[in-house]
Amino acid sequence: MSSTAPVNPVEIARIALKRLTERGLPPTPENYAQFYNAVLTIKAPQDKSNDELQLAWQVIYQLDEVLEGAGNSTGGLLNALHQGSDSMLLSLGSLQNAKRAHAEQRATIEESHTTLEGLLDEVIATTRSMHGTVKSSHSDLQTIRDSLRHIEEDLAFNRKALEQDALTGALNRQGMDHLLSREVKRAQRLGGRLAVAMFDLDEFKQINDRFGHAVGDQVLVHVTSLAKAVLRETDSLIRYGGEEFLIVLVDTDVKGAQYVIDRLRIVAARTPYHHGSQRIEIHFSAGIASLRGDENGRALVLRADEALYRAKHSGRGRVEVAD
Ligand SMILES: Nc1nc2c(ncn2[C@@H]2O[C@H](COP(=O)(O)OP(=O)(O)OP(=O)(O)O)[C@@H](O)[C@H]2O)c(=O)[nH]1
Repeated sequence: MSSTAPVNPVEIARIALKRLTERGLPPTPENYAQFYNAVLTIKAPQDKSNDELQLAWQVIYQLDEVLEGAGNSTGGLLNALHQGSDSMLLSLGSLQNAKRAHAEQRATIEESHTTLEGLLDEVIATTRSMHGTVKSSHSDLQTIRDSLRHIEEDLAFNRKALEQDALTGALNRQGMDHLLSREVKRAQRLGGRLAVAMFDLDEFKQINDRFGHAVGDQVLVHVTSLAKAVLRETDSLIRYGGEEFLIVLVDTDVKGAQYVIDRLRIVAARTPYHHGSQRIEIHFSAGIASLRGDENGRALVLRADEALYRAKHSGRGRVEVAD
């Protein structure tokens, strides 16, 4: 894996834009994201995790600051409203006394008038002060809401990066756990189908030995784009291990998973990786399993892994279905 690749986000963005321009593609958010990730994923994993840890800490510090601001602002608002309502209550009490004094003719018209005028001034002043506090708190809260929205975007970006394999951009094991727990729950709750297909490149070691590790890496990236090309948008690709991948197929049974694997085999046979003038053929073995009513994601993956093991040991280039 290349460790000389850029790690600075600005540098990555610059290269991604340059590549888009070179290919004559419009810089739409989708195109940009795809190229940004492509550049990002040629980083060495150790660089990536350090960078991402730093990013994650930055977001946590931002969140801390915004929460402190929100605490101060809402505290101030509550205080002001509390004081305002106490003062309003006092004015109301005085108003009632004045009304009673007037009704019982204990106060002259002039006295009642003066008292009422004073009380009105107090109520106006309190209302004005409360209005000022609410207005300034409103703008504080708006700023806080904007900051929270940015943090939310940063968190989504961070989580995506943390769940992605550095080399291929496919999901990593952490991403797999998250995805499977969600999809298994959904399938079991709605009575839907869920299938997984695990595939492992055959004789991959020979590719590394013959062409070098860097070319082996590029073959893995190539396989990832082939797999993504045959998947539906709702399906997911996970880099499970070195040259081992897992496909998670929602709303799909064993037959559907078999179809996907067959298509991948056809596409891979038609699209070998080219290293200079040399063709590197891609072959793989696969194991398929579909979700049982009572099992969790890990058990499902384990059954696919066992089926893959059987496919490997019964001659490679085959697909086996879990019992
Ligand atoms: N280039 C590269 N090679 C890797 C990576 N991860 C694992 N490998 C290599 O993948 C090879 C796997 O070798 P084996 O487990 O013997 O598998 P294989 O050669 O594909 O043989 P079978 O699976 O039995 O068909 C090893 O040479 C690992 O070094 C990676 O990220 N990049």
